[in-house]
Amino acid sequence: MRVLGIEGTAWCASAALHDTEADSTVIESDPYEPDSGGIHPREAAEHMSEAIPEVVGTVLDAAEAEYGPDAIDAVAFSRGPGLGPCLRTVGTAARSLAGALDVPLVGVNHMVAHLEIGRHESGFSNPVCLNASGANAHLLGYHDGRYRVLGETMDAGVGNAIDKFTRHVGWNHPGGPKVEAAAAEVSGDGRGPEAADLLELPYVVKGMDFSFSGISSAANDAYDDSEPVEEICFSLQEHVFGMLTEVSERALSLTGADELVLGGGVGQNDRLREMLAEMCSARGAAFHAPDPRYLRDNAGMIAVLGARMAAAGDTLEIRESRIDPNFRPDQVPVTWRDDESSVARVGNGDGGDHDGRGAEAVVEVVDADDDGLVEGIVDRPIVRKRRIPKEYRHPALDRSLRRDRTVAEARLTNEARRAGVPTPLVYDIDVPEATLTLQHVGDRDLAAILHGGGESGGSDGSDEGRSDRTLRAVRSVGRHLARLHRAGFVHGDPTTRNVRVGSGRSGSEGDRGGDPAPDPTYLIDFGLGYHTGHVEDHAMDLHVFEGSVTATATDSDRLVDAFEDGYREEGDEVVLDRLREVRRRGRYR
Ligand SMILES: C[C@@H](O)[C@H](NC(=O)OP(=O)(O)OC[C@H]1O[C@@H](n2cnc3c(N)ncnc32)[C@H](O)[C@@H]1O)C(=O)O
Ligand SMILES: [Fe+2]
Repeated sequence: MRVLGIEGTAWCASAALHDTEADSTVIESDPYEPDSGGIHPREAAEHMSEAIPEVVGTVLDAAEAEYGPDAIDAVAFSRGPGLGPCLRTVGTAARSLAGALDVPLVGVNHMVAHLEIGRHESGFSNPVCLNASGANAHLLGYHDGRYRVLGETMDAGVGNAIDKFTRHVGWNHPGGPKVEAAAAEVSGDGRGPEAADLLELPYVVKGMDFSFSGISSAANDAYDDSEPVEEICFSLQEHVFGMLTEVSERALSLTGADELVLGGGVGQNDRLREMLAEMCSARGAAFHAPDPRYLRDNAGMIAVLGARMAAAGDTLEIRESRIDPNFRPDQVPVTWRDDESSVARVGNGDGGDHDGRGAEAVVEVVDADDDGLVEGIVDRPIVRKRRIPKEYRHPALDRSLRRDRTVAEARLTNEARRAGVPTPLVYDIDVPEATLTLQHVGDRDLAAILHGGGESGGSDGSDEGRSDRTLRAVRSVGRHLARLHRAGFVHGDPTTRNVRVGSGRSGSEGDRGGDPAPDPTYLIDFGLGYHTGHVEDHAMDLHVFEGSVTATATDSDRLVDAFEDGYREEGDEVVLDRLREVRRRGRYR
């Protein structure tokens, strides 16, 4: 099959021909380059109306010269997300071409195309995908017929966050390559990125979500304070890409996936690719970054996904082919994959058992008798948790993150217990080694139960009994978070991996906080927690938990309802209202 693809969501007018038999793709692009500053929507739209017919004409003429009048079997176009006026030009061109050639029309989601091109090139079956593009930044994984958003920016896209700084400095679009070149002047002197000085900038991750608004403003302020621009660029990259790499690792850990693909224009940055490659190799995961011509906006990725969709019969009638400037990747029914598969792996080793390697720490279960420290005081296994250095991160940033999180975890774990939330006891803290010695609680984590593995204990083995117990466990997590919030702090990373579940058998260890539920649930890993009274921060805690459930569990609606019911029992309804607002917020700006 030969598919003509058309792209033009914001700055790049592009057409491509993808031939599935030869697996070859020809791309013709004409970028819009503003004389100064960022993308001006009106100028971008004018560029599209001139450049789209030209690039399409070039590709079509070449195709017909080679294959004759029946060269094209389908026309695929970027339906969104993007700038409305640009998308309309693309949509009109695609509709009229499909009509004139009398071939099917395929409407492609630009963000799904950014990730599918990496999957296509790498041959990975079920990767986590990091989309690092101009107007977006998110982690996606396939589950139950859709690409689920595992984590995403809470405000600006990653490219836009960088471009906001370059506009302030007076550099024109695209800013990313200019920041990369300036940063290389600091790090590219043979000492490597690790050796250069780092300016302290905001580093904001919440579970697998993250925020860039603070860092763009802080970089602008540093420039106004006459800090050298090369140093700001270097520090901006270290922080922003460090955040993206950290959340990617957390997504691999949560799902148990061992493949990562990169997508989007910012993926052309060598430092980002280096960090992701290093992180993946340290955890034994495979990493693929597509060729740069497929990372930046291009019609090749639209044609490649368009061909898969066309082959699956996923085509559009003209009357239903509207563009959608806010088209989210998780709205797309995925028709071109076998939907049995999932990014969430069952029985992935560190799920059912506490022993193993999480996203940021190595956790070891030790027999208390073998440990000089607590011998004679506790007779149950204890947990030794060490936040290991991350080679991909700048050493100064790495040290402060490991230290701060270790201290926060010890403190908030105790505060949570005082607020009536079951947590492990903290036996010891070694700050220089970023190591905690903790009580061992529960026999598996909630993720393992939701993924379908590791359910054991209890007398009722029927499916109904199992799901009731799971719903009760999820509901109790809602109550726990409400108690934390009433006590004035957030967990910061309440994913299903950070909830331990006990067997409910008599004699099971731990403080049940007065909760008579048969399966006690414990919150662990408070390293990303902090004190806050803001409704928005409380709502984000709920959003993180729900994200980890919907991305990996089947029948997630019932679980989410149970969780919110639990929160309602002890928490503030205002937080639940804000949660709905957080969910609704569009990311394209
Ligand atoms: C909706 C669609 O219009 C949008 N596309 C988009 O923003 O273009 P894309 O090609 O995926 O990414 C462009 C961004 O990629 C950045 N960029 C390009 N080369 C870079 C580099 N070497 N380092 C860092 N950023 C880079 C640019 O500064 C710009 O912000 C999107 O995918 O979000
Ligand atoms: Fe893009």
